[in-house]
Amino acid sequence: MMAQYLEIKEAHPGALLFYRMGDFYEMFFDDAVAASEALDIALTKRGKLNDQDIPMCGVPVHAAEGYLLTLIRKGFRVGVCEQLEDPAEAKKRGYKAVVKRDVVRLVTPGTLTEDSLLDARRHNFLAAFAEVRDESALAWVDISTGAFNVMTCATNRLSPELARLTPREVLLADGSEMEKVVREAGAAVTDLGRSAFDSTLGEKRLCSLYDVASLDAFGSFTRAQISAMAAIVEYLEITQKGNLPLLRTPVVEGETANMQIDAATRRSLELTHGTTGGRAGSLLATIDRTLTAAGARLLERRLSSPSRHLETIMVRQDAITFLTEDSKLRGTLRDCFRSVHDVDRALSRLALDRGGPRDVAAVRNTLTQAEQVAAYLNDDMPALLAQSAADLTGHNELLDLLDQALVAEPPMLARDGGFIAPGYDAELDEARELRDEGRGVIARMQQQYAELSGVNSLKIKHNNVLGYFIETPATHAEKMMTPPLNETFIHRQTTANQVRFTTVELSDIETRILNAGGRALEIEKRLFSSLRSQVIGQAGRLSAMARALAELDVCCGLSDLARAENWVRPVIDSSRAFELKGGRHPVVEQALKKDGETFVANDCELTDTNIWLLTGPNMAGKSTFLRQNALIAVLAQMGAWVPAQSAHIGLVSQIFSRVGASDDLARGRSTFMVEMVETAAILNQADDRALVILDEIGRGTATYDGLSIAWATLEHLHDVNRCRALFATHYHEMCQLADKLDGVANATVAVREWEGDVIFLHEVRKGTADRSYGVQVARLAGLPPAVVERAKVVLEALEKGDREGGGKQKAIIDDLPLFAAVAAPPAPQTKIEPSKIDAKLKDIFPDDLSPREALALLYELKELAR
Ligand SMILES: Nc1ncnc2c1ncn2[C@@H]1O[C@H](COP(=O)(O)OP(=O)(O)OP(=O)(O)O)[C@@H](O)[C@H]1O
Repeated sequence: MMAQYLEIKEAHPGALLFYRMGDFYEMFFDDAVAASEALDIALTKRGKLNDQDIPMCGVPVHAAEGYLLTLIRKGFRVGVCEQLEDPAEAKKRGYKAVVKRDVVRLVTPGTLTEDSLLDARRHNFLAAFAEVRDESALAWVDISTGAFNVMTCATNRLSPELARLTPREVLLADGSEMEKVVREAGAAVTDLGRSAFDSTLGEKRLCSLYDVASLDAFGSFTRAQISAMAAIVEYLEITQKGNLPLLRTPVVEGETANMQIDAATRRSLELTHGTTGGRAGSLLATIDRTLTAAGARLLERRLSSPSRHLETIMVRQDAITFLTEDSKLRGTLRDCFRSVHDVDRALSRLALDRGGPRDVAAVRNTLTQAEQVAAYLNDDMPALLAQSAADLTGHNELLDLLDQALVAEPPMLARDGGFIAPGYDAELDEARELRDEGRGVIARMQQQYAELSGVNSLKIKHNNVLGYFIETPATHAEKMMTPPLNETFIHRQTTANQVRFTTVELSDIETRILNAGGRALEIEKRLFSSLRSQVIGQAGRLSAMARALAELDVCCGLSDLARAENWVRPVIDSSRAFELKGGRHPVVEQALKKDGETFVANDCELTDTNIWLLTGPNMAGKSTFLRQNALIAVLAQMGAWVPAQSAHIGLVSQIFSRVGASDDLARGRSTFMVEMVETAAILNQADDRALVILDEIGRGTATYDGLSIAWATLEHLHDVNRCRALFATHYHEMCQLADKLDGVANATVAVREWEGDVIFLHEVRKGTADRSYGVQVARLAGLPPAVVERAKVVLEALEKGDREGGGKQKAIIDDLPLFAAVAAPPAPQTKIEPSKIDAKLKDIFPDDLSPREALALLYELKELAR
């Protein structure tokens, strides 16, 4: 057995081997050491090789999926080695013959198909990057749904495309220099021999896969694109051991089809992943009202790849508008979606021969829903809805067949039987009748035997060793084994408390029942295989149906959201407009709403001036404002409505965001270095249709260095990139640039001061901020009072030094009293001087509120706050 193990292991380098032994998958040698640590299971030993103990660990087959998932998540790949024959078969070849085994499948991060190992609402992409001479391409596939895409992708575009697609695994040709880029994108790297990427061989491989003479039928592909697609097919053949999944015909995605968003921007905007890496807190989580898994996946794709095609965007908008206006239709359709199954994944499992009757039932149930949905749609509706209706219908024949063939709730596995409906197959009905009749006969026999023996507690039971047997308590043993009863009852076994018998008659019946049951199961399995082929035969059209349902689900979800959250349809055109009235940050707004607070809406106008230079206190809402405008552009171009009173956006080609500081020590980059690398990327890449948001550039270094860098960056954006941009800064000196540069306007986020505290109004207005109120915010954050007081003194001195200039700053700072002298915190103010109150209240409240009313309001607010 060890010889067999070692041979199989050698044939699958780089994979842990799950070696099937009865009810366990065992691992040996280094695999056992690595797996026991990764899975936190006991490491034992089994036998010796060359006088050395063989380390071993194992997992039970019934729980293997969970362990597999842990191993895949930890970066392992696993070869699943099964027993290919019954041990009894092997024994026939001789006492020492080893059961035949081989790897039936290599499980890798990009090739999962099991529901339990996949997130239903996210795609699981396997990608391949190919370079042929001076061109390169990226292909990607989700084998759990069959979606297959390819695009030309320059090496410097690989990182942003991987950030968009987030594949779990990327195939590279041996020696490729892209390994680092792939690892940084968080995907597993798999090196394949260069022959897997050979485009000539690849073309043949693809033609034979799709059974066509030339790939021209699907579009025109470059050599690099063919090479990347072929590598994927080759890898699937290796990992699935020839059992290829259903792959839809490849779709070429244009390089300029989507808004370009790089990895850093995606992270900072938290489009599909929140700061913690999951969905929580992301824009996706906020807008996702889809009811089907396929709808959720489509929504994620849409949000990750906002379109740059006006027509595509408008078609989606039209459908959403229509559904927004017809809430009854929307509600009806959404009710149907609740019963829609994940047909794509069911089809894929069926094609890989990992599916069961429940997958066929998923197709049937979804077809039924699709018919219903189609009945509510018609040709007078917007194109996207009318087109969906066409894809949902025309499956009557298959639906009738499945309706007749399957019971309502079939079991997961064909081998469990009982899924074919009565009346569908005469032969099966007959076998079942015989089997069931046998069971009735057994019940009657039990009664007769009890009467015959006078043992009321006599039972006829069944187990795998004895088959059917008669059982009585041991106290009746003697009676049963003496005449006349021993003429009928033949003794089989005595246990501690029971005696077991059989009879000639019982053996006969048993054979009959077993034969009939076995035959019924065989017939069911045969029928399942025929149903499976018929379903797979229509996979293309079924995928189109699933796609149409997902599309409708996304449209209904976005309409529902638009209605509930008071969003509007943005006007999108090819102008350079960027005009938002009453824009809101969808994620922050929702979070505030949960706490019963209201989000303050703000306008943004970059049509006449290209750049807004935003100054304002800390915590005022600058970052929120910056982000909300970028998010609105993303939502608008994915075809959704947007959180604003009105929006007019000229197509945005790229979005860049440099918001918030993070270091990347693992890559040897300090916070400031990361900031500069990202700023460099923006200045080098942003075109005049880009939307750039930059938050506090330069804050990671000395004040004057930072100010100079921020200054020059803004000038570059204005003169060279000529893009639309929002630029937030605490360098108030930069506000002068608005006078010098035509395309720059100053804006600020308003706050009010109240007794030394700041009140955040979150209102963005034209103009400049006079100060940053950093010290007040620090106080709010709970800095020790001594530090706050000291900071105030230092700030005053610095400002005085600035004002008086001429090298006086140093002298002023030298004059500062020592920390200890000012550090004692002042006694807390218990009383406000009455004369000051009027003036302050006037400052905060509108003129038509009397001081008395205002004061009452304040007290009320204080109570509320308490
Ligand atoms: N328009 C708004 N309406 C209501 N609350 C808001 C609004 N904008 C921001 N806030 C709240 O204010 C908090 C601070 O906002 P934000 O981080 O955008 O401030 P900032 O000006 O960028 O601060 P800093 O300069 O310190 O980074 C947010 O967490 C949010 O809860």
